[in-house]
Amino acid sequence: MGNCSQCASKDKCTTHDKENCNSTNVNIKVLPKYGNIKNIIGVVSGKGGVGKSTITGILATQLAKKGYKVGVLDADITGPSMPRFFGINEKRAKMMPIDENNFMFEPVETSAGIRVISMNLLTQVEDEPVIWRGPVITGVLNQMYTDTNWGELDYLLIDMPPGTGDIALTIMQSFPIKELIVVSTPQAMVSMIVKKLVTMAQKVGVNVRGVVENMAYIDCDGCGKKMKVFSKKSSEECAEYLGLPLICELPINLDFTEALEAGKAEQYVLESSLYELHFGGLY
Ligand SMILES: Nc1ncnc2c1ncn2[C@@H]1O[C@H](COP(=O)(O)OP(=O)(O)OP(=O)(O)O)[C@@H](O)[C@H]1O
Repeated sequence: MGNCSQCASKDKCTTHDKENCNSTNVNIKVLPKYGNIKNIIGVVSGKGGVGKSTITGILATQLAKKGYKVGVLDADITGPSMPRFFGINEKRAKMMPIDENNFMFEPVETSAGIRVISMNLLTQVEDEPVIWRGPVITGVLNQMYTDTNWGELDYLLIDMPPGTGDIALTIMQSFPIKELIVVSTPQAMVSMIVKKLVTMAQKVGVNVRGVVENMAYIDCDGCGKKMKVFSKKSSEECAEYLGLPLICELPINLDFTEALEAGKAEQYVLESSLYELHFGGLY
């Protein structure tokens, strides 16, 4: 018999399931209760501020543009930013009663039909802080994953918080992740920290697709030349150090930043050929 009190699937299991379960086995994968998800992709880094949320939003929008049914789980419980990307930060996810004791989260749908759940869609106001210790945060994340009405999804993208702590470990060990997309910037110090995450994924047996080197350069307005920003290291060198295929390198794009600040990042990505070029063939 497993350790049911710790298991996110405990309410779904029959007595027979419970008697035959060994939930201390880290390979047991938890499935959402409401809906059916074909592929779960984690967007990770290890380092903060390199563009995980940005790449999650871009990838989700590209997939929706191709006609896939897409969801986004904002797993950054204490620093959620996905609602801003999709311009839905003024909206709130609803809690729908199922019976006297249970409810499910109804995610907020974006203009492109992406179903998003985030701590910032559950708090009363966007800038209300979450002041919880690790185990509570992990429990809430599990609930946001299992108790959301995802419906039928081709892809669920998970925007992971930085670091190799509790949340990253829970997601890698308990969720049926198809693969991880690693986000980094071409800087030796960033690559060193990102490598810890890559090694962690390899240790727990999660497949890593490759690395997106974000903010790798800026296009010169005058001559159109690619100008390096943070270091002279190439994206290829950084990917080689991480031991990962280079998915693409992305420029610092001030038009994107402007669109994001206006709550129109999704629209910008839908209309942009840049992101289609880089991510269109990934799935
Ligand atoms: N390619 C880009 N061009 C312009 N701005 C970018 C680009 N990528 C990311 N940014 C900006 O950099 C900031 C940090 O990006 P983002 O929030 O995606 O990083 P993160 O890794 O998710 O951060 P955190 O670790 O806090 O979750 C944001 O303001 C975002 O708009």
